Amino acid sequence: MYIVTAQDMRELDRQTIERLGIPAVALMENAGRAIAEEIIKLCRRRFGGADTSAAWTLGTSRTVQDGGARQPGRTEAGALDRSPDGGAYSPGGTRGDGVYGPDGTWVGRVYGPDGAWAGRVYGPDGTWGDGVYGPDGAWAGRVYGPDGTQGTGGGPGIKRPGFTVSGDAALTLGRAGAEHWLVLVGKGNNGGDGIAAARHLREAGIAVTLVYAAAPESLAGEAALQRDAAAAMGLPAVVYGRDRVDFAACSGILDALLGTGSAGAPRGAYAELIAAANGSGKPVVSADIPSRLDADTGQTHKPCIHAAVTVCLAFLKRGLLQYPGAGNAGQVVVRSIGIPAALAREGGGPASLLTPEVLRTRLQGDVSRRRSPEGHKGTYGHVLLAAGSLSMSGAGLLAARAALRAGCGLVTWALPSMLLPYVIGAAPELMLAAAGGENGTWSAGTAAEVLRLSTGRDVTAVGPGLGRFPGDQEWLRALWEGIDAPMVIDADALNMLADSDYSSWTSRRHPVILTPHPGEMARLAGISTAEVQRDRIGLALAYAREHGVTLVLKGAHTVVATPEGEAYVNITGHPGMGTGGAGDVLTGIIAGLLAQGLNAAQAAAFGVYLHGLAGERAARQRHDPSALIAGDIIEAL
Ligand SMILES: NC(=O)C1=CN([C@@H]2O[C@H](COP(=O)(O)OP(=O)(O)OC[C@H]3O[C@@H](n4cnc5c(N)ncnc54)[C@H](OP(=O)(O)O)[C@@H]3O)[C@@H](O)[C@H]2O)[C@@H](O)CC1
Ligand SMILES: [K+]
Repeated sequence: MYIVTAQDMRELDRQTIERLGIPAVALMENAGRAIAEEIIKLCRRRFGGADTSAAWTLGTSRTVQDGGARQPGRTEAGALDRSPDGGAYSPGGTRGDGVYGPDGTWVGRVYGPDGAWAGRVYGPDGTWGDGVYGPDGAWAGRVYGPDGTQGTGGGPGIKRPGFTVSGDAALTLGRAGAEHWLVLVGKGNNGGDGIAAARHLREAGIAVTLVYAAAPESLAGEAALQRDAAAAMGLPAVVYGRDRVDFAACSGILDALLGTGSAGAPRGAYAELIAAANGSGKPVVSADIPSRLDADTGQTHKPCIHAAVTVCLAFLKRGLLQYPGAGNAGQVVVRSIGIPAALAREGGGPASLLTPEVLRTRLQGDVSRRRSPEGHKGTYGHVLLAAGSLSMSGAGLLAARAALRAGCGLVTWALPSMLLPYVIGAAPELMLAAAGGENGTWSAGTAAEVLRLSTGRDVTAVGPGLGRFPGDQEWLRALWEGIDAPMVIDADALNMLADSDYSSWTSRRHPVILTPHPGEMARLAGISTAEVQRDRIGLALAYAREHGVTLVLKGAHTVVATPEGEAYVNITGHPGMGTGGAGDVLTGIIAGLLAQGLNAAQAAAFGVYLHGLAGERAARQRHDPSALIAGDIIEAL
């Protein structure tokens, strides 16, 4: 999935319209329809029905007793809630939480032909849904189990008919009459998207009121066309500042005030409408981006919409992945509007969301972690790690163990000789090598020993727990210029780089991966940490290109940037991973993957992805994720 800037998006719009001849208003129509569908999904989730979106295939609904009418509540991944709570039960005593009429009331029990609860309710098209409705939205009364047999009443199964007719389920809502959405309309194309969505919502039977932030006459182009179509359909419309707007009476708000064409803090009516929407307590769905989130950097101007759902159009906008904006976007759904992905690819597609698909296709990495039946420890590479000092030996141990768990064949850990007796046995799978340092610290003179040890090794990783020492910049320079294999540079070794003019060092034949956290990145780039966080993707791209390195900028949504000018943003991970040593584990994983033959971009990207997944797994295994420690991440690899 491509991640674009507002400027990229304008160029892709232009090419679609001019090169492919697709009218701009067709894109706006698609945008409006996509937004309306997502609002309807949200309404279903809130009022009496399971969602048919793919996300629900992973989870299920937990029902709550609500004054007699049972309604599914918020979705939760994991096992079905089988606790008795006064609802309907199958003969086996399990609760059949799934069938509601269009008015949201409980319709009946769902059983398989053997009398056992069917567990899930499938629509005629085989997708998981909240009962079956006719094309007119009325309850058709048929519910099928996964095997195609009818599941109502516990009677003998009736085979699913071979011929069915279905309506536009995505734009149908049983309880439409209970909904009234305010559509906040700006005067640009974002507003046009909102008006198009309003028409589709109205068709679904949902009451809508357009709330114009500016005089409707000020709309131009496609947005004006939408304004006129809505007026011709008789959609109710008010103008903010002239007419009264009743936020209390609505059931939800579509924010179509400002999109990728806006700049600066919201002005006048826009600011007032944003503040009112945020204060209303009603769910807000944002068209493309929450109004006055910076689409590129993720910075938020005040006030900025707090959305429950953001329906991002065509391609993911950078700002939706970067904090603080990511915190304003709620659940982000990227919807196609007819702009071909091939255009983004042609344009270089500078950034992508890091998914298994992207790892396989764009990065062409083998993410299977398969072992060859003929393989032996020599097949999977040998990591040399120069790390650890008296007070920070654990950092080296974590990195070394993580490299092994990432699957490399051998790890040699070079460390000050004084530490050897203490770490022997801590990880018997490791090989240890003394690199000077009688007092438990490193010294400039150890460079020759590290260089000797690096001969024949597939990768050298330096930094975790190293500390600073006199002459350390020259020490690192010797390794940089002398090691004839890929390198991973982390922690204090990054600070050595930051203090050096390393662009004047002899350029390397093999790649270098730098893995800074925001503080280390700030030192490397000579800016403040706040400036680093202001646009992590932009900074990582610029730094990696300028310095010819692969950069892993750690933090929430780690960014991997390559010297060729590509970036990958990772969204695996867990807040519980904010714990000492988690970065050392990442260094070890990346080194372990490099040793197995992955190239720098593959190892960095797959490394951060795996590290995040392992962190999620480790957090799930603890009763309280705040108890997670770095060693847990290694064990969960
Ligand atoms: N073919 C396409 O292009 C497609 C575009 N698409 C959609 O269009 C969106 C981009 O539309 P856009 O470029 O018209 O800009 P948009 O975000 O609506 O705002 C511009 C307006 O806001 C105003 N304004 C600006 N800053 C302001 C502020 N701080 N406070 C107050 N007002 C401010 C500015 O007024 P001005 O400064 O000119 O007086 C101008 O009128 C995009 O996000 C997506 O939703 C999709 O339909 C796909 C096809
Ligand atoms: K918006």
